[in-house]
Amino acid sequence: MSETVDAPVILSNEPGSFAWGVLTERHPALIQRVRDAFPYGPEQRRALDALLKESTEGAIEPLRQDAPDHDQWNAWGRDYLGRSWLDVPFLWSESYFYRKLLEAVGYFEAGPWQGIDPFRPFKQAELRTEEAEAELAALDLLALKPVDDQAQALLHGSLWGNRADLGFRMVSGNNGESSSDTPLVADDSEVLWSLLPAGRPNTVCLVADNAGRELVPDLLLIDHLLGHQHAERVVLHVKPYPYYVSDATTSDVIECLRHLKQADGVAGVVGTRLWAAVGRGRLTVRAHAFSCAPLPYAEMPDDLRQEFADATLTIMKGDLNYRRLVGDHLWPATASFAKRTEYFPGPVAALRTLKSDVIVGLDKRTEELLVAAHDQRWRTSGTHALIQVR
Ligand SMILES: O=P(O)(O)OC[C@H]1O[C@](O)(CO)[C@@H](O)[C@@H]1O
Repeated sequence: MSETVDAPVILSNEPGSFAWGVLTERHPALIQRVRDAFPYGPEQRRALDALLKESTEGAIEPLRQDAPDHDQWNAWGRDYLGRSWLDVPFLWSESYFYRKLLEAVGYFEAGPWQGIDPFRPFKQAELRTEEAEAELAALDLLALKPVDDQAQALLHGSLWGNRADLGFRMVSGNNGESSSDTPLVADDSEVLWSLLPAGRPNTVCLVADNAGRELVPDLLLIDHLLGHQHAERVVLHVKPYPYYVSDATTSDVIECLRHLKQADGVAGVVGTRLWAAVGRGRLTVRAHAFSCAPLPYAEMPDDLRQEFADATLTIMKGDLNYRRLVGDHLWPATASFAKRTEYFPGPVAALRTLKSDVIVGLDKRTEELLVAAHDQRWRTSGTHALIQVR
């Protein structure tokens, strides 16, 4: 098969597949968890039960007629509404599930539950674990190391922070602990640093993924980029509304900044510095609607394309961004990352732990070793990670 010709789109209708497990096991478990985390009234509880039934046994139904994005989702779902959730592209169904979950809990509806993030309790708990505290305390020692070592440690902190993903951990039994001693399956970190020479007026777009234990190390990396003149300006892209369980929103950024600012030692200094950087416009938070679209980045709107084109480097964090960056298809693992991302309007880096079937850019030998050692589990277990740059 030629690498770019017709690699199958990932669906969820193959029992035992990763995507099938997400729809049939993770989503029901998530509905239950959200139901237990809030004192929802009968209306929300009924809606959550209905979503459970619809997404496991029924056909895909449109959003409520009065939903602000009803028409938008109807257009995106033109070919999918009325079909089984399992038979439509996995990227679309997973994204729509999160949108429908917000509908069930009244997130967009005028009323008492409007704007209440159903994932907030889980995100908050993340920030206050012993491991999270230890990670912050470790900054005091890191500050004594040579600057290059700091840079590489912070890059890896941000990369492995992606493992701390609540949706992923809920069913996989993965405890989110770092596997940072596992070699990366692809490591273009040298290229990444070469694209950000110090002292130039570089703009970095960092497209965030999860809040809490991923966003904190992302912010630490941003502070390093700003402080050591690798970037004059950083634009932090977050989701405009709660998504994929723990994805970061503007509220989560504020919460993490506050958390850092209140910490002892170097972490507190970094928090104060970042807070000031926001005030001076060196760090900007952006919540573009496309960030929650069920579409690959190849279909991004013109304004976003222009932003990425203007950036010196765009850093895409996490598994979902990776799927959207290279396309949610079963590519051969050796398909070219450069080719898959050639549409992207500027230099782009992916920092991702492997949590779904999509992967490109490996050399043959690496793939063979991974398959020999782990069968196909390396693709989805979150134990492996990559840094790829084009
Ligand atoms: O938080 P991340 O790294 O984007 O991971 C999201 C991944 O988790 C899953 O939602 C599974 O829980 C995948 O389908 C998805 O790609």
